[in-house]
Amino acid sequence: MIRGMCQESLSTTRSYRRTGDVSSAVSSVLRSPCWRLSATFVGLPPPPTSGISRSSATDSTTNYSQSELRWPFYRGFANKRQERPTFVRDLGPAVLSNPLVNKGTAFSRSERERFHLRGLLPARMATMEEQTSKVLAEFREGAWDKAARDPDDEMVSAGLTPDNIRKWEYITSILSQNETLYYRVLMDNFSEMAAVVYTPTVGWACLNFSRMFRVARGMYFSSHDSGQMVSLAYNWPSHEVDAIVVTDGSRILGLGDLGMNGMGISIGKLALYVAAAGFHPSKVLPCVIDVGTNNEKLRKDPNYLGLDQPRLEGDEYLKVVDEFVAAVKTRWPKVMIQFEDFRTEYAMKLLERYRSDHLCFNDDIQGTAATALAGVYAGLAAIGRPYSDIRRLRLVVCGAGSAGIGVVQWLSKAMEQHGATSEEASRNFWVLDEDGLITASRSGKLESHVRRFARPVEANELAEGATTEEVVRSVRPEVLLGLSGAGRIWTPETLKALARGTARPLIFPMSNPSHKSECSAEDAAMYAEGRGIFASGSPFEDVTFEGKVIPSNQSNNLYVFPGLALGAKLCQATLVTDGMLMAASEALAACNRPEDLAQGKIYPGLSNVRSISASVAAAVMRRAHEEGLATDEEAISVIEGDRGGWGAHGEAAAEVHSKQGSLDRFVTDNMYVPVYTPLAYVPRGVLE
Ligand SMILES: NC(=O)C1=CN([C@@H]2O[C@H](COP(=O)(O)OP(=O)(O)OC[C@H]3O[C@@H](n4cnc5c(N)ncnc54)[C@H](O)[C@@H]3O)[C@@H](O)[C@H]2O)C=CC1
Ligand SMILES: CC(=O)C(=O)O
Ligand SMILES: [Mg+2]
Repeated sequence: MIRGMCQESLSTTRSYRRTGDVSSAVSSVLRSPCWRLSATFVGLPPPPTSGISRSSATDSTTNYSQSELRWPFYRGFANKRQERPTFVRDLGPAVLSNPLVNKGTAFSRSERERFHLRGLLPARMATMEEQTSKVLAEFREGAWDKAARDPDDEMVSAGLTPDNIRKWEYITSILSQNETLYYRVLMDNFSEMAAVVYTPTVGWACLNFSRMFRVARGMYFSSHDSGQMVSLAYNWPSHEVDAIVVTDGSRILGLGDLGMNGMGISIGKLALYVAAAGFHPSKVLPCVIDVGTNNEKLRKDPNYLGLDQPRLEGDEYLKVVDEFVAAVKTRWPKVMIQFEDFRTEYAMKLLERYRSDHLCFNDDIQGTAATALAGVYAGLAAIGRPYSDIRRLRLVVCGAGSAGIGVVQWLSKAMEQHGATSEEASRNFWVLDEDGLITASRSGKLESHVRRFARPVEANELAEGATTEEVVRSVRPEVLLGLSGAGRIWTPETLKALARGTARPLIFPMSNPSHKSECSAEDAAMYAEGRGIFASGSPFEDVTFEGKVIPSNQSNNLYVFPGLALGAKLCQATLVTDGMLMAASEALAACNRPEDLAQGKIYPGLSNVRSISASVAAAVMRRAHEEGLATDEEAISVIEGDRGGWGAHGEAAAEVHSKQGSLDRFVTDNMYVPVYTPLAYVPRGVLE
């Protein structure tokens, strides 16, 4: 009989999952004797069957009434009152957002299970005492404020201002209260606010994520959830999720292994999906896969909310990621997955594992590569050379991780498109890692994707391990790229040598956040005598050199991933292909106006970021259709009927609108706009 009752309750829960009718499902579960039984099983007394006031459907918690205090079980145990379960009707996020019942990270295992909270909170369960001491630290000492001024803090000591941190904290509190308002402000002030919600400040937010944890956002999968990830995915309240950004926290920006704290980057990237590309905020889902961390400092931090274990490796690790992918694809079959900040060892492996079966891409490899290529094309245009000259460029690249090698592979692909053979293209690169120039004589195993770019061992070649300065002096490259995460490794001598070798060098210190950049904008301007074209991963102010303003461009994948994902979603592409990424690069490069290029501006200004994402999205859709990968009927008919073409970026909105083709209009019409929609029907003539 008991089994029958439990099954009835289970089938009601399943029906909720199908219909989304929470209230009837929950009240049915609560009516079920099974609920009371389960309360007993976990050592809690059963709620009384009478004397409970359930006042209204909107009242999600109900304390027991006075009459119930006379219930024999509790006679004489009034001080034990708190041990009885509070009656909660809600499930999932509704429980977390109800301040009367929310316990945040202190929900127990059985509570997480029963109230569908698994996956909605970090793995580690805090005690109330731990939460209390965190609150008191903030109350008494202003712990965050102190952290924002702490000279031992890696980013603060490198110049991140307390003001940026204050802004991050404030705007994040708006996000928890009113998403429409948050996105309105962010979208309308994107170029000012991107440095706060995204790099560099988001790096600080990740470093301090556990310490600052207040309101749960997104989904937390951990290796302790193995075997149950599909059911966890069903704890997310929305039946429609268009895009997921997921990290395993193993290489957050250039800050290394931040474990579960990496969730901050998934949240930051998806804020850009909404603000920069018009994804609906209810249809994006930030995720973290917590498989432990090798960051001992974090593991020793009592505030850290991730798993206290070393990272899983090898097959054990891959099994967890496989299960995550299968779980989210089961729940949302059409979802696009963006892999973010996975360390190089697994980033490439995972991309190869999923890219031909799933709609996904790796932002650090592919998004970054597409962005760098757009910058190189625009850089060529800025110095009056055709794109096809890319095949003749000499490039020195510091960093042979997934980002660096992703960029090198992509630029060499572009060279091949412009007529170079694969071998000729490879010979245009000098790639360095922390041990200096990589040559074929490198002892130890070189991954095959790196080996392709190792310099041959020949009489006229530089020696294995040559320094950046030696390579730059000898090679006289036109382009110097940094994806090392190593900070200011380009010395004044290196930059001077670069400027001696070429008239208008392209200087791209792409590492993030700001203090990991290979050089500053000031150094680039000063030592390259104002002749360089500068583009960094994190934003720098423009620099004035000898009376001339040198623009500080930002070469960051934020220019590509929102539009790429939007295009793929709108046409319901089945995969993300190289063709689609190449279309994204070309569309981004084409967003620049000739007059801006002439001033050395090689990435379009971010104030009109949505038009950039729309251009990228439209190009991606066209290419997806050409490749037979678009499946959305409406999008296909729009693509086929399109007469093409955005106006150049930066034109007045009305002018751009009049030049829009039907595809561009389709893209913009499908973007979410953060405005208040009426929530109540008010007949005409009635006061609102
Ligand atoms: N601007 C953008 O859009 C993006 C920037 N990045 C940045 O790229 C950086 C690297 O990312 P991953 O490749 O994933 O990291 P990774 O840690 O796998 O690779 C770093 C590489 O740099 C090398 N390296 C370290 N010190 C060096 C030195 N002094 N000289 C030359 N090479 C050195 C390492 O040996 C390694 O090959 C990070 O700072 C990240 O923030 C990553 C993705 C996008
Ligand atoms: C921008 C970015 O994705 C990174 O630095 O990892
Ligand atoms: Mg990244």
